[in-house]
Amino acid sequence: MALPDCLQPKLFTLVLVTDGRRVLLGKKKRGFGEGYFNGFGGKVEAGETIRDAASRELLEEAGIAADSLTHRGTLTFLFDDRPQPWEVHVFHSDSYTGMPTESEEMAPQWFDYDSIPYQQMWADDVFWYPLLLKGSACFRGTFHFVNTHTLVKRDLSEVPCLDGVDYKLC
Ligand SMILES: Nc1ncnc2c1[nH]c(=O)n2[C@H]1C[C@H](O)[C@@H](COP(=O)(O)OP(=O)(O)OP(=O)(O)O)O1
Repeated sequence: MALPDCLQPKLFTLVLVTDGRRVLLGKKKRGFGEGYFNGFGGKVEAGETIRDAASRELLEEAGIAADSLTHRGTLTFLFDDRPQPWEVHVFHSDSYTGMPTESEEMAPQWFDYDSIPYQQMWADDVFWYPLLLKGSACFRGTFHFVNTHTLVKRDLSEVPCLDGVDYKLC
């Protein structure tokens, strides 16, 4: 696929909720990534901030409200079979209100940190989840996929945290 000189990324959010020894994931029931376990998130809509989008998706997909969301990472996904890069903003919450509940899109399930089902997840997750779960470090990564699902190149590093990340899409 011929790429234009300049590409505008599509913005997404992803929220990982933990309780100190477990992480809450959801099995995606439909759409992109169907069948994979993942955190909760989705597209940022026009007029909302990235953080608001993360809160909205967590409520819509898992039925819970994060008491606080900490921005922990920015992941860029490049595909040979999709025209736009995807920029995914990863948030962490260790406190929430409500009861995780199955939605039309996701079936929530808790996993111990040492039993995360990486074989049933996106291929990049095994590289950056440990950075998120081990403490408070922030990270930035770029992952190249072919045929949507096969990871062929990656670049991941710890970076200073961007406390203020909260811009809106026009
Ligand atoms: N490679 C990889 N690793 C980890 N997480 C992800 C990926 N690719 C991804 O797309 N994701 C995450 C980013 C988002 O949280 C979801 C995808 O969002 P999607 O469900 O398509 O967006 P929604 O806005 O909820 O979609 P609809 O409601 O319109 O179906 O996966």
